[in-house]
Amino acid sequence: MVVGGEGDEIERNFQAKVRLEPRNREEAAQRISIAFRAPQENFTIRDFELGKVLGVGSHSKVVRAKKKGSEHVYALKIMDKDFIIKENKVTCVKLERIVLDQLDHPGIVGLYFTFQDARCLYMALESCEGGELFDLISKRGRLSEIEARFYTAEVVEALEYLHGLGLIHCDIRPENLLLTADGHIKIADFGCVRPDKDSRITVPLNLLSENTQAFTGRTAYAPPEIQNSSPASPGNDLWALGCTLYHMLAGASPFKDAFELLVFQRIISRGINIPEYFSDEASDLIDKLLDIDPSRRLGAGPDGYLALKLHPFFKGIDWHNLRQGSVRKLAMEFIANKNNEPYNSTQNGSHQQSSFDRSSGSTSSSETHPHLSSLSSIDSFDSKWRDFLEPGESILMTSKLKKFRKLKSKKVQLILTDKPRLISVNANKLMEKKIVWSDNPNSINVQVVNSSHFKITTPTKVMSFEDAKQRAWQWKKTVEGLQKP
Ligand SMILES: Nc1ncnc2c1ncn2[C@@H]1O[C@H](COP(=O)(O)OP(=O)(O)OP(=O)(O)O)[C@@H](O)[C@H]1O
Repeated sequence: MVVGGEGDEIERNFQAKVRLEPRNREEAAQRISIAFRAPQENFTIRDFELGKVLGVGSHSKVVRAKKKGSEHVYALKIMDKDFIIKENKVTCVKLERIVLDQLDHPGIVGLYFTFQDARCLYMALESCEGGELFDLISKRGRLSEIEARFYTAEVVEALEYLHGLGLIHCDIRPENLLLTADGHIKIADFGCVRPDKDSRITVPLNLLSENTQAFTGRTAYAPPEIQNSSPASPGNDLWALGCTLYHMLAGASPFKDAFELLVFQRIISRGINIPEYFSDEASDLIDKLLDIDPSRRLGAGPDGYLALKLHPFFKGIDWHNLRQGSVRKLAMEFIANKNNEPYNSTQNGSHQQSSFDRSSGSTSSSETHPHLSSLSSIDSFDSKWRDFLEPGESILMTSKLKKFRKLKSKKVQLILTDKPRLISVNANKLMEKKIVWSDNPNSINVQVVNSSHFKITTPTKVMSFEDAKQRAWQWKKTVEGLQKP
């Protein structure tokens, strides 16, 4: 844990920003009614044995963590306070905490408790051991219609619950749909959530007024109405559900183009290609979910979710026993493969613990970039890439990317470390190429073409990458964050 000087300052700064101070009587009255179910504990990170990194978001790292002295395993979402303040994410973090605390549905990731130290906020979430639906689709190319039907039905059921409470998720996409160990889907990442005006969920009024923006999810899943800044509505999630179903069946989102602006133009003009192998039922459901008019999307009309659940695509789905039903065999195989990766070995655990020590005491190079240091210190990324690191070096960010050269592309693993070093590893041959680092943005810089595409320019070459997880801006920010002013 960070103590003294810098740590105290971060803490004070954060407390000032996160205080849920009532601004008037109405807010004060409402505040009294917000008593957290998931308690704020006095734990420290040392109370946990840390396992593998389950995922990395734009402002968090999620790590498998076992509470010492118990058998309880959590997905610990770790957020660097300073980074959250800098990135203006305080409202998102507070909303996610407050909203998740009030939800209770098997299709939604549960929150057990939270705690904090001088540098980080921690949310102990129900651990979804099967990983992202996105990775399952990527690994398999695309899903069968039987699988897509099952997963879509589970998302429909969870959305019905959310919309019934007057909540709009606003970021439904395959990266935020997680698989449990037994292959069921849970919706995660409530950082973009919007309560509608009649919501039964209690949210402090000051948070709502700070959070006036409509849909804020990723462009590829954004509904056309966001161009009119329409307030969030259940139709937003139903549009994203249509895109997600398409993604499962085709292996890619329906609206793809080289530039964000062009993606959005496609969305507005509804420029979708439905592959021939989609069944009539799937094509029809996608068509009805991707209606330009949000109120006409299936599920948003007067018959609500009944109309959606009765669509012929869902023929054979037993809505009452969905979560008791058997899980697709291939998904189970995928999960079994994932679980073969070492994610809780003693070596891993002790290594990470000492990494935390390092981030709090010594002067590793990431210490000069405090917003990155505490997150980077958890470096149990896929052990395969550790072979490319020098002793004591930690991975700050890594993605599986397509690297373009002329008209060809190849798969590479791009790794950014806290040295800092940028390494591109040929994913098939496992051969590395170093990209010469410079603290001078004129010598090395990242240009974002759109959320999926970015270029790294060095004095001798320009390298073009595609990140299917749309982390182009994250790459740019992380590289720039490491370049000394
Ligand atoms: N409960 C969980 N169990 C397993 N993995 C999880 C869990 N929650 C999150 N993850 C993994 O961590 C990743 C990041 O989490 P999350 O999306 O909540 O972070 P974030 O910082 O809010 O990101 P962003 O808004 O950029 O998506 C997820 O995409 C997923 O891979």
